[in-house]
Amino acid sequence: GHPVPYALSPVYLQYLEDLETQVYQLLKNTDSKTLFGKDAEEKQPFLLRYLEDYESSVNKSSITNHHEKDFVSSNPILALQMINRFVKYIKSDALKSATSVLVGKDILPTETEVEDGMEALLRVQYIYDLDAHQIANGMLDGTTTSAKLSVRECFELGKFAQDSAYFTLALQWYDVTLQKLKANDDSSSRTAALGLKEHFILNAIRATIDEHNDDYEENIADGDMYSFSTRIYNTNYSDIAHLSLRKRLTKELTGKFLPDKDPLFYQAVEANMMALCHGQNLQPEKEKAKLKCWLDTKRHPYWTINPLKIELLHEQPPITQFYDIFNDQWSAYLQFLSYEDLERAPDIPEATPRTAAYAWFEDNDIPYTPISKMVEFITGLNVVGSDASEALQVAAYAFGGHVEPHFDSVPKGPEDPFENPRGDRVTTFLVYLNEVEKGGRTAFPLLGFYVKPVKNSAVLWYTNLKNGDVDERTIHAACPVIAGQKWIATKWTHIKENILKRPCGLTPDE
Ligand SMILES: O=C(O)CCC(=O)C(=O)O
Ligand SMILES: [Fe+2]
Repeated sequence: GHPVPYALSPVYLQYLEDLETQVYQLLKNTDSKTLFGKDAEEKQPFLLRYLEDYESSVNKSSITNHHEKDFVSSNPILALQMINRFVKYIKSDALKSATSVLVGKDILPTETEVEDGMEALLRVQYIYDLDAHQIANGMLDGTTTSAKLSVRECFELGKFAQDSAYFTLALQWYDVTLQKLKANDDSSSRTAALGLKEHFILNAIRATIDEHNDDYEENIADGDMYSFSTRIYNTNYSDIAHLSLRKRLTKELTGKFLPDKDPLFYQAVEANMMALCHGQNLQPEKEKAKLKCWLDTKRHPYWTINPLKIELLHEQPPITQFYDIFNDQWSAYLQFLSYEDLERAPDIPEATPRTAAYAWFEDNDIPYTPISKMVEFITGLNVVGSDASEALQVAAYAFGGHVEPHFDSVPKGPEDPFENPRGDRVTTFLVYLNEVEKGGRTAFPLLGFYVKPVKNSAVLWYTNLKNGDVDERTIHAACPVIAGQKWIATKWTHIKENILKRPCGLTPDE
């Protein structure tokens, strides 16, 4: 079997990476008469271009201190270039007759995957405030890789950003394009052949500025993260880089309980999320002083030999992380089971925007895993069985994979579309199944802290208040993955079977 195609599914990217290794070997080691018959001469230049592109992207690249063997799919630049090669070369009319022995066409990436990939790279750039010049030279938030973006690739990112109204990013990418053109460091004459002339880029810059200012005038900028803080008056591209971005509110709003209708709520959530994703802690000192770590047997024989290692991450509402509660075999088993099932989240208008691939497992599908029992031990709630909890959700994130800020419970309303016979969610128990190379924290913007994705640890919180309302303080987000992949498994317990049990505390003193 093979994984479901989705650019931001790590198993799909790995699949493509392995497949391309075979394609490359075939194309490199077979003579072109055998590959193309009488069309050999005509197709030869295109073939050579592919081989050259592959070699310059893959063979010369390596992440410093890289641990994972599958490094193309771990590096956003290399992964994006790989997807592009599939669309532009491997699937092309010129090469497909030669590659079709290896490649089933229904699983190959399309323009959608290219766009998802560009979107993901731009998200990483925006959230982590990365400099386009640095990205173009393979720098990923402090880690140097030998991946490089060509002039054309920089231009395409600029164009895509412009088309998506990501003005701040578009201008950065056009600026990189211009500088690369001037430095002429894309040695080949291909740049000229593509018609990438300076005046062409300058026109694109002017158009982007006009579009930005139109949006700005219409106040679209107010709610738009990708706008500058002022109208852009100067059309000289070299000055644009110094414009300040839209003002961000941080810190002052941490810990304040804002009603969700207040526009400040969203601004605070977004600004704090970005700070937390960067690794800042925004908790006031007096809150931090309440935090602690301890060992707990839960007065249960299971934990007596090997007590739970617990860390209180936030006191009120209580949010705790449990270390070493699962093992590598269990994580590997879940990842293995998910391989063919992982699918892009359905695009539902009222759902939180996210870029992850999901698979679901009922207790019966995973009879050997202790997850539901474990959550019962820890919370004292009823978890086993489909009346008490949802199927276990496995989520896999590739580069740029994220979930925007949201609540895990659904606000009650008379015509609640999510009306669920199990009742609303009452706890979230989220297990980290791997070590994320870079990025991928779980941020709680209003509580001012993030959870580190430590392999085999889990984080637990109540999703709503005892009166049944959503606990808005628990708004949280999955920070984009910068490099590598992120795997989690989540068990959501529901309220109906637990109405009487809810009071069981999570506090360290129980
Ligand atoms: O991946 C994470 O860190 C959080 C995911 C999440 O909040 C969710 O899927 O509901
Ligand atoms: Fe969530």
